[in-house]
Amino acid sequence: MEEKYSYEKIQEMADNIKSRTSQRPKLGIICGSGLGGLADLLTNSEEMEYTSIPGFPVSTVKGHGGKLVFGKLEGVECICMKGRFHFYEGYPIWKCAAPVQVMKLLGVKGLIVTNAAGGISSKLKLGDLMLITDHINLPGVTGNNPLRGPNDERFGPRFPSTNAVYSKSFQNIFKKSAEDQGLLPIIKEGTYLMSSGPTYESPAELNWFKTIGADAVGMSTVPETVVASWCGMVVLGISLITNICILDVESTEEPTAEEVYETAKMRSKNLQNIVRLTEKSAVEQNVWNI
Ligand SMILES: O=P(O)(O)O[C@@H]1C[C@H](O)[C@@H](CO)O1
Ligand SMILES: Nc1nc2[nH]cnc2c(=O)[nH]1
Repeated sequence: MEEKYSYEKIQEMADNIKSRTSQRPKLGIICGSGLGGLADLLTNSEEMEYTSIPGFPVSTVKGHGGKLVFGKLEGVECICMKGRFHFYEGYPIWKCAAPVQVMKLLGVKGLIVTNAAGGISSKLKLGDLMLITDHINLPGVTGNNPLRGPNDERFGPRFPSTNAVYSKSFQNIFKKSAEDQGLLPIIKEGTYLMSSGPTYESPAELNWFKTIGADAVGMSTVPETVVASWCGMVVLGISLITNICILDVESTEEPTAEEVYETAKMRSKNLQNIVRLTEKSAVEQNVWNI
């Protein structure tokens, strides 16, 4: 079994990055499938390929680039992950979230995590943006938690709570920003369930997820959020509903990756505009105490 990165290993990656850019990001953005356009929000941008950072994992999925983008958004220095790491690619779950620890050592205080997800709840429509208010860490509760293994208190406590990992103030700002853009009708709220993937879920699995309170299902986000919260970051989680889950076993329809990317493409600009406004207000309201 691959050994978890030590504090020193994470520090090495952060030091490598710091030696190559003068930017000192305060906000992190993780781009979900097909949502790499969020990186275009950054001005004065500088890019760093994952492969150029010793020890950093490398993305293998379509719709995910493989670089860090540094730049300014509404006057604040940001780091954007264009391409994330999924458990189904074969990484240990802690490794999927290790870049968040690197962000922490770079000085990041707030994190916007996005993903493409399937809508389970009937209140969700194709193309909706669901603010994640809570999550079900299915791999975590069944033994695969990103914090399993030695704990380094310099990052966070051994037994962190996960009661309020998604910031209410950040969510309210996002809602207000969407309203200002006339996009409030597509903003929903709900619980995101992480399933391992890479298979999309069977109807029986989806019906089970529904009974345990999941509104949307995806294959990411939870490891990064758990680690960000453990590290003391303020988190905003957003799921773009790229497909409506099929709960009826008699149905002849099925989810496809193409549908996921098409919907992501359709909403990408809307999400960018809301994130820009959100960032502006978050800075004005000092949501992350910077
Ligand atoms: O990185 P996210 O969670 O947006 O990607 C989701 C999960 C799979 O990579 C892909 C499935 O369509 O979208
Ligand atoms: N697990 C899962 N991930 C997704 N990502 C986008 N859509 C889906 C989905 O329906 N299920």
